Amino acid sequence: MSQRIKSVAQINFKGKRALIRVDFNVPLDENLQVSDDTRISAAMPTIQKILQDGGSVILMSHLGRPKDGPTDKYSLRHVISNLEKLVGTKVKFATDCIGEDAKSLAAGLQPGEVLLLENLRFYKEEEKGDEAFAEKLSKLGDIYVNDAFGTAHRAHASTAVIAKYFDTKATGYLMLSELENADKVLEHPERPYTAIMGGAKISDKILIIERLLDKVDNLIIGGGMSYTFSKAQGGTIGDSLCEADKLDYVLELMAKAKEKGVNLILPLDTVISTKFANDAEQGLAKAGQIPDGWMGLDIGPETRKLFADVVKASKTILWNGPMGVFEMSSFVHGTIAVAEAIAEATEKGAFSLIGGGDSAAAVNKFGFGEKVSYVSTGGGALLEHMEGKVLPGVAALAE
Ligand SMILES: Nc1ncnc2c1ncn2[C@@H]1O[C@H](COP(=O)(O)OP(=O)(O)O)[C@@H](O)[C@H]1O
Ligand SMILES: O=C(OP(=O)(O)O)[C@H](O)COP(=O)(O)O
Repeated sequence: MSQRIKSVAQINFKGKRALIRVDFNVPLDENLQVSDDTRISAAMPTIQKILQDGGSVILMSHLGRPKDGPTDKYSLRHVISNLEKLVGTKVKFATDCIGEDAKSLAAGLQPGEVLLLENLRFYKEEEKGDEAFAEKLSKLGDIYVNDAFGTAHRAHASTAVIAKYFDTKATGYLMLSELENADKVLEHPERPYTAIMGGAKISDKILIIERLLDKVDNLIIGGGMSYTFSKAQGGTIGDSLCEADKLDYVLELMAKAKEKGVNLILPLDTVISTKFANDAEQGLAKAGQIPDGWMGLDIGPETRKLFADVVKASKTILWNGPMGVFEMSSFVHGTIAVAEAIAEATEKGAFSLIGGGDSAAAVNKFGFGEKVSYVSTGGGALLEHMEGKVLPGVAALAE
């Protein structure tokens, strides 16, 4: 990372109010309770450092994608109790992020206190990157910290615009650790380097796949996106996911992989079902031989072994996208097999980085969170960083 970007570690926050952009965009259940607080706990090192220095903390975030201004469903008050438990202190809450409530609570904040602002996206100015809105927000704190890695790919008011109104600005510990872990894979990966791509759509991941072809030794393709490869090679895929407009593209990709000496590894077999459901009739088919009326929803046992063997022999592993519809118990086995192989490789000394909302959820759900080297809190942000794009939320911190 650029030398010109400060980290919170280099700043003494004594007597200062730190305005921290965090990514508390966490999933809520039907009772509006936080169902996974990973992103909140990931912000704790930064918050604790500032409080321990004798500073105070003002937290700002978005939650979801509200379109019509303030809506209870998207209120950040739903995260207060989780936040209080994690910080170990009472948290003040401003019912607006730039209104009188926010201003007076921020002005009266004492060292050791924490204030949470209401959802930034209740103002359309946030996503528009509005300067006046950013300037109003900036008045709440003395020092700006960005620890919202998951939102660093958005050029919004609180991520990209606000920084210029501060003399002192810095990355938080989470942002730093995300960038450092991504760089281990990006900069000097130990070989063999294997990337495993899965999930639903190729079109979401074209840029990263292209870039990976210049970097990896092995590129494993599983999940819903693999059926487009089968079809492009003349196979039959029944009702499996397919991006018809990407058939030529995947053939080009296969040719490119060959040209660059990348081992492109595709499924050999697939678990099939008559419906997109857990309890429909199920079977197994060879890749590219899925009968009409059936769809592929997970990789099959031969593929699990093939993928696991490649992963276990790797020294650097990047994984994005589940191998099947892991949300349904009948189709979890491919994703679990890959997670297991990654855990085993990691235990033997490989470096493994897992990114993507669903991939991270799968790794945690199946109990592998502690057995891999790093699970990113970013989905789109990690992918964009790996694609080589400059993240606006990071670039804005340059002095
Ligand atoms: N064979 C398949 N058919 C349909 N959907 C699939 C298949 N394999 C994986 N998926 C779906 O892909 C989704 C995850 O894809 P994606 O959003 O790209 O992952 P991530 O969030 O990790 O980047 C999951 O909801 C999963 O059910
Ligand atoms: O959850 C997020 O991104 P992700 O779904 O890519 O992990 C971030 O909070 C960004 O949210 P956004 O995609 O609504 O801008």
